[in-house]
Amino acid sequence: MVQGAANWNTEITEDWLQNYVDDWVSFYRKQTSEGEVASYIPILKEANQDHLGITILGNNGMTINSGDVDVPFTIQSISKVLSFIVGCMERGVSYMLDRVDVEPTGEAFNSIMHLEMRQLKKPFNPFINAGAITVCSILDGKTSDEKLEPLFELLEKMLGYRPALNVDVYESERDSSMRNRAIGYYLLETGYLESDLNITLETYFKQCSIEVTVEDLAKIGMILANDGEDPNSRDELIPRQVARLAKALMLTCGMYDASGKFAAYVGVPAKSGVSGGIIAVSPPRVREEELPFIDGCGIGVFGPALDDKGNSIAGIKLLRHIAKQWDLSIF
Ligand SMILES: NC(=O)CC[C@H](N)C(=O)O
Repeated sequence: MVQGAANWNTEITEDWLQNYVDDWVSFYRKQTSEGEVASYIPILKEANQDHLGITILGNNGMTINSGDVDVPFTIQSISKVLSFIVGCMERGVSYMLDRVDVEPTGEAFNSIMHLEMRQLKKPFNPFINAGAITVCSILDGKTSDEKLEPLFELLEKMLGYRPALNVDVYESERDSSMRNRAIGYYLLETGYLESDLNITLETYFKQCSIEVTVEDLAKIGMILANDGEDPNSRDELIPRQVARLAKALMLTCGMYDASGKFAAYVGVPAKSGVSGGIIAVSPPRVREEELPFIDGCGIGVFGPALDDKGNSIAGIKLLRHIAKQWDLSIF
């Protein structure tokens, strides 16, 4: 049975927490066999089903790295949080929210059905593909590279380096993603795209193909936990209002049509991607007793074996366990 931590009255040290997390990662790694790696983007099939890794970065400087933390992977849908943030920073929040709503869909991330059935021209939220493609069309710039430059600049400020594009993943998705093209054409017809369709889709496929590690996700998570401020430099990298809006959307729409369950059982804003990444945000908590990461932390998880909703099967279970043991829920 997985080892649990009943109370946290002893002094909380990094080594002590590290032992627990190592134990939990090796326990939940076994559950990767119950999921499947994504295959609809052909190159993603090459991922190793058994991988599971996590980085937790605390506001107080405490860092836990466990499992397969050195394996790079493409950011996929987690990029939707960043492009939405950049769009809000370029155009303002109300401009963006006039064009994408903030409602969960209860449908799969790449669903096209609800766009037509509910006769809404505006996509439900920026984290489903329809919303994310709309956001890409709104980003400033004439080419996909121009559109993505501010996103790369933001990433560089957050991570301390400029991440690379995985060209093989980009080409694999570009050449296979008929569903996203269909969504794009539907949006074009409704008049919601503000740029050329091909440039918009190129921007979307490229943003999904940015390569990151769990540590990168944890850093982004930590900045969001601080409402957009880098806790080390104290620089405001994302305006507070935008960071908070992004977190509200992560909580309600970040885990596709499993967002309700994730909010109920884990209870923190999070966003997943189909390559198996999850970013989770634990804001500072106010409690009587001392708890691990009480000052807030960012968490990055990677586990490419997915459940039937397209979320990392072992990653979700690991996060659920940690949130319960450390009382991370914001509710
Ligand atoms: N859920 C995801 O991560 C989806 C992203 C992927 N690039 C797609 O559009 O299908």
